[in-house]
Amino acid sequence: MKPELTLGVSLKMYFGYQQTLEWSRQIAEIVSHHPATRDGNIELFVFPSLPAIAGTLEAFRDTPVKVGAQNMFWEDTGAYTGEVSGAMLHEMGCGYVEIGHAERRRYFAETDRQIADKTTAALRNQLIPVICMGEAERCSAAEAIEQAVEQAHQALGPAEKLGLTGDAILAYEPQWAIGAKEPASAEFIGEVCQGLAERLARDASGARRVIYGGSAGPGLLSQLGRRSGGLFLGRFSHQPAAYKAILDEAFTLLNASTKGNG
Ligand SMILES: O=C[C@H](O)COP(=O)(O)O
Repeated sequence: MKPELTLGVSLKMYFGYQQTLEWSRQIAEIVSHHPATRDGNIELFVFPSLPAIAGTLEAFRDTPVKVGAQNMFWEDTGAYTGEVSGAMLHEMGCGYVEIGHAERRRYFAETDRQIADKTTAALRNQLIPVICMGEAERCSAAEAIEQAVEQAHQALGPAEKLGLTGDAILAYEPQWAIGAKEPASAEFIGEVCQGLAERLARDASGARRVIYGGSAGPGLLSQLGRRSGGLFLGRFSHQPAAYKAILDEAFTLLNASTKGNG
């Protein structure tokens, strides 16, 4: 059964090693006692820096929080100095991996082809790819949907041709909203996330969870309601109290929809 709501966090390169472990322990404590996680219909994942993955896996053991990497290589083994394979991430216990973040495109010149190859490698290694996409400049919601649909097809197309149709999450992150003071408006996010999910459900990519990232923090989920599949959090999850506030909103949202369905 697919989760109803997804909350992911990328710590990017903000935290040190001990800081990452301390944050993870605090979040594990919050999550373990939070009613939002009781029924298992919320999906939670965290992407720390690579050297902290083992410790983060340990911190979240016995919690519903899954751990993954912020990047991976497209081959499974070989002479690729400095890279990490999906095979090793899977072997360690990772369940997810982030692919194609805008910062990787900008600073490391990642291309659509490389992102597609990484997506294929993630699926080949039983990892759920969290594929990042989004327009560089502000545009209309319709244009943003078109660009994101194209990026989704570019990323997932080669894997689908190989029959790798495993689970995948699309993180819609307009580049102009990443690292900004505030997220895109809830109206805009809602329109793009819904539009993207509907378009992908109609074509070969199948139904995909579409979550929003870009200066997301407390308050946004309540504004969005069910128009997005959840959030991909960055800076505004660094304070454990903020993470808890977002989980509180998730609980309210999940509860409201349960009542609505009942
Ligand atoms: O990976 C997360 C997104 O890029 C958002 O980061 P941010 O909320 O710090 O802008």
